[in-house]
Amino acid sequence: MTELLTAAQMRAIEEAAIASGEVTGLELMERAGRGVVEAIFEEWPELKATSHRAVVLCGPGNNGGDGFVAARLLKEWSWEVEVFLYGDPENLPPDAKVNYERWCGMGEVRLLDFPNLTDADGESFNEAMYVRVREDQPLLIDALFGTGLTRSIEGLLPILELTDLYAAMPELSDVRTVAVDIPSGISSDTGEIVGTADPRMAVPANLTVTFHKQKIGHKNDWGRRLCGHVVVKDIGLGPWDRYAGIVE
Ligand SMILES: NC(=O)C1=CN([C@@H]2O[C@H](COP(=O)(O)OP(=O)(O)OC[C@H]3O[C@@H](n4cnc5c(N)ncnc54)[C@H](O)[C@@H]3O)[C@@H](O)[C@H]2O)[C@H](O)CC1
Ligand SMILES: [K+]
Repeated sequence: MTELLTAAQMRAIEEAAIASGEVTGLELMERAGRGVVEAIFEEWPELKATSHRAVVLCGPGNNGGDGFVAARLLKEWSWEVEVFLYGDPENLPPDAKVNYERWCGMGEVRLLDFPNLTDADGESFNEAMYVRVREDQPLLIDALFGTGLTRSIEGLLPILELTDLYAAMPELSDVRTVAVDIPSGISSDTGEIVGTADPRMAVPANLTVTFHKQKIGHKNDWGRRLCGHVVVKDIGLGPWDRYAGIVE
């Protein structure tokens, strides 16, 4: 039975791999982002035929870093990709910052300054996002938070209202939402929605692409319901599995 990992176990494996000198965090991030794009084309082969639109929501950490990698790779597939960042680019962790800068070399990043974000023609974020989601049915990639989530994402209300829109507008339900590692708002250690019992405080996904092994959060509580189809992508951490024991 493949065991379910905690965030701490995942971090221990990752840190051991990087400490061995055989792989860098940046290489792991590249493999993760590549795994997200691979899983998208495996889930929806029809998307391989022509280019499409993707909206990538990146958060302030390495989950966001995976999102910048996925954005770059989809752009290389000639997709039209719009990237939003929730957080300060200057505070991104090193690997995410490298991928933020790589993305900035090929596209712009719109800062999600909740809740006052308005887009170019002054529409509020919601309407703009709603219109874009409704018209072009893009792929929405949730790279806001992964195993580093520590408190409720209620500050992201416009996104959550977008989630409400999905609920309220069934025709939006076929908007493909892909969660990087785990749906944002869900604890990877428990599957609970962090900081609240309100299911709107999480971003539901049709497809969740996680790395190395499933986490407890994928199989429990709201995590089980909001992940959609969970795909595990190998990013080469197998040799360090023995480090999953928690160091006391
Ligand atoms: N473990 C691996 O082998 C790999 C993991 N990757 C990806 O990295 C994320 C984990 O990244 P991390 O920077 O630790 O955390 P997050 O990106 O999930 O969170 C970002 C950051 O946000 C802060 N924070 C927490 N809760 C909130 C909140 N409610 N509001 C605002 N800010 C919040 C906190 O400081 C976090 O550090 C993992 O999921 C993978 O996607 C590698 O890229 C691949 C290998
Ligand atoms: K996520």
